[in-house]
Amino acid sequence: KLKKRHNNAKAASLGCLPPPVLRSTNLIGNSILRESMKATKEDRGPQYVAEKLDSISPDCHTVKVPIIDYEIIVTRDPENARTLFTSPDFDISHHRQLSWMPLLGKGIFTSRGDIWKHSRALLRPQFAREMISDPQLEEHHLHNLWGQLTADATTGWTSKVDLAPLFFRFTLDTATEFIFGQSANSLLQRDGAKDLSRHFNAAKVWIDKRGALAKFYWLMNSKEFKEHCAAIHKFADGIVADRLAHPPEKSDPEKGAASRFNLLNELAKETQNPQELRNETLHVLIAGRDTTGCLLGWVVYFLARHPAVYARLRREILNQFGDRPADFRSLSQLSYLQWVINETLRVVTVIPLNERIALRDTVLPRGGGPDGKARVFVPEGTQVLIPLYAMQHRKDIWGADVEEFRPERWETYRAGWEFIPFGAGARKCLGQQFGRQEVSYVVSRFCQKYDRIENMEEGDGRIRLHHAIENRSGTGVQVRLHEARSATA
Ligand code: HEM
Repeated sequence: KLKKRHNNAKAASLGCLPPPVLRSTNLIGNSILRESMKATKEDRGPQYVAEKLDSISPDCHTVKVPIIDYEIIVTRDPENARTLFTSPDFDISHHRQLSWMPLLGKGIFTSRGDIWKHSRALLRPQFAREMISDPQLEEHHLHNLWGQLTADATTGWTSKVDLAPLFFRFTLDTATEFIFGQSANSLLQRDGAKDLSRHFNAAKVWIDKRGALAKFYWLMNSKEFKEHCAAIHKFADGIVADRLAHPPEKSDPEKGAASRFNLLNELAKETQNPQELRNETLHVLIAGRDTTGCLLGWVVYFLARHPAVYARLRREILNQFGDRPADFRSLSQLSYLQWVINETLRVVTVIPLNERIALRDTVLPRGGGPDGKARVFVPEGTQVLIPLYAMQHRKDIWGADVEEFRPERWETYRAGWEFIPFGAGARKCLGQQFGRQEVSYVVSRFCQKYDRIENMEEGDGRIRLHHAIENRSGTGVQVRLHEARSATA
């Protein structure tokens, strides 16, 4: 009670007004938490948050949500997002740290303050290098993927295929090669590699549930979760130990991978601590693999549903590159391809929810009072959720056609803080360029190889946003592909 009085007085002295409150309807005060978990289970978690805010008013963008004995703030206001990602008063919450810790240990994703700075300084230079731009790496694994898609010799059509799991295997293979210098080669279906994928998927389900329960994260612990984490650690520890025992200059030059850039080699020049090497490499693997695989899947998901978009994209790619593999720089300058990627990121939000916590008593610039224009007081320790999906589906910002997939909107749209799919500020995604390059390259190669992608999904056609930290398609990416024989060798 004393704390409440103190907060009210401080809020008033700072010119703050309270935002609307979204209250649970049951006695314990957890009905909203339960509803949101149910919506997540039904693959409509991000939409639920947008609908809940709309239920107060379409003009309401910031709310306070009491849950049992604590309160969070939820905001889809770009001005608040700017403050959350740039003010030193906010950083990632301990909920995120504690949820991830058993799998990842201390590293860039789970740390704050000086430990985070150290990790960021270690990793950041690696992502600035030209060396990460290696189409050879993509091409090799792309051929493994295509090896699974045989087309009928007379009709040119492949059979119906779900590309989603193939794309996740593809990005596991490219990411492990980029990070460790040796690929999991899961597309070649070695048993061990298949296991790694399985352990990752299962461990993330546990982490996600721990994150959703916030301060009650510890309820989600089990022998099974620990076993998945142990299997992943074993994989990374084996490679790290091998690398420390055989530094690159002493390794066999005949082994091609040893001479190519890989993150572990570079990090091992800075630190020989096996624990640190395991943690940082696993952090990058987790941050980069599923996000990119998921984005790739969604891009093809929309291309299959929008033949005119695919036809235009294909025309532009063939005009510029013919059937030659494109270079990354040219792809990043191909406007229509980048619009398609932006529009995909906008409509489905690969990372649908970000968060921060107030490190001290502070304020958000908007959301308070009857018109939502006043500042909002945020007491120290309050978690603030930023539902990117809800922000990217605001009609007042994006227009009446906000629900439509329309890459052409990017011709004139200049996005600001309402479009931050890779985060922003000091903790902005390190792999944005890498992820976009990988997706651009694979999509361009698909355009060269296939002249049609047909949507083969049955059912009601509803977009199902399946939450696995990132937002993957709950119905997969079910298509068939038609080979363009004349355009490709
Ligand atoms: C489509 C692909 C991707 C999306 C949508 C994405 C999204 C994000 C977002 C939203 C954040 C910020 C989290 C926060 O604000 O707390 C982030 C951070 C990060 N991302 Fe990505 N990412 C993608 C691909 C990648 C790739 C390919 C890599 C590495 C190879 C990567 C490495 C990282 C790292 C290391 C961080 C942590 C930065 C820090 O906390 O300082 N990401 N990413």
